[in-house]
Amino acid sequence: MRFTFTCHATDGHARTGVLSTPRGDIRTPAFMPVGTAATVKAMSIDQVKSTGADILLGNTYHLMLRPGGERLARLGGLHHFMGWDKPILTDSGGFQVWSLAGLRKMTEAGVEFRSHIDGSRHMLTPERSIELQADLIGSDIIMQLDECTTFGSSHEEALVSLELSARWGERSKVAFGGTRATQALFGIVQGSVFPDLRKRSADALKSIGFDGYAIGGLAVGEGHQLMCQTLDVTVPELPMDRPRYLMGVGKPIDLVEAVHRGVDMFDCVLPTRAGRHGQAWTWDGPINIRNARFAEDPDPIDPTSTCPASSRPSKAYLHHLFKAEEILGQTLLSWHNLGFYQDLMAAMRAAIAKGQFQDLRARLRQRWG
Ligand SMILES: Nc1nc2cc3nc(NCCc4ccc(C(=O)O)cc4)[nH]c3cc2c(=O)[nH]1
Repeated sequence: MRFTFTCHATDGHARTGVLSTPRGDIRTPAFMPVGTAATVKAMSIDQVKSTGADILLGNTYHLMLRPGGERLARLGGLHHFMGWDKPILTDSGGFQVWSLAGLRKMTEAGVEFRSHIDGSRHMLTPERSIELQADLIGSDIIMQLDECTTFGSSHEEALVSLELSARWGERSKVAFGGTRATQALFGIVQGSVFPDLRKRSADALKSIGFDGYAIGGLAVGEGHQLMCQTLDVTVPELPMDRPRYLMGVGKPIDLVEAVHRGVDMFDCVLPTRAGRHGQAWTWDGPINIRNARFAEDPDPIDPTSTCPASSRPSKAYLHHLFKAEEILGQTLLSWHNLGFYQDLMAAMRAAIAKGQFQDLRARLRQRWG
């Protein structure tokens, strides 16, 4: 059975549904925990599963450098390697090359770079990225290789960049081999913050034809308002019957505003990275557990939560763990935050199904201001 995306309900532009894949169903709107180096940092797979996540994100850039694509294939692929048997989406590597690698050389063919780990030289082309994702890592949802246009680019620079990404999208589709029975290929829309270029990029990708459409080039410093304005002009250009994935987003309020505009899928390192630094998200907004006010707080973060990390340890205990720099603190707050993100997605799915999304959105905007 191939991929099927079914919308069960809409509420304005917001929609809720299911992306069915051979490895399992993904309830949308969906949040994907980031498992960059074959692990969701500080979490066991069972803990990640317990939060309700239906799909994880992996990074081709990190995995190709360590343990290496061919080694990963010899070890049975990423699912077997990390013990996750549900769907995995992998980012194609271009964004991480720009944010992490040294000595990059970009040509029409692809991007040559030196590993941030050991300085070894690597070349990432659309064809190699597809081979890594589809054949060696074995991910279920594969991203085209693209260039993430930097925020602050001129209209002309953004046009040149989106046209490169469109050519790489075409090459990715050819390398992927049209359609595959058990894997999906997503295109990535660029165009920075220019409405005409976002439409141009979407049109180019629609004419190539993808199983889903990601919105790239955001969460790169443009800020919440400009992100929302860009979504306002980009989402309507995307096919209704295909999933829409906003890459790298975001804070809870970002998720609410993007779902309101019709986005179906998200990924962000924020809940796990902030968790490792003592920041816990709650329905009343974020708290930092290292603050002295929690030193003798006997209550858990959320006694009503189904997540053990949220309902069992007192804030005083979590405060202690961070003060003592105990590893368990990082695990418990990462676990809590991922549980909170999944609860937020579940609340949005339920609200859309009941036609009450705007009530939920208004309440959360008021609380999170
Ligand atoms: N292929 C591809 N991948 C992308 C990944 C992205 N990730 C982002 N933003 C991440 C923002 C981000 C970065 C760090 C932290 C933290 O440390 O907490 C949080 C959010 N924007 C992104 C844009 C693209 C893109 O166009 N193309």
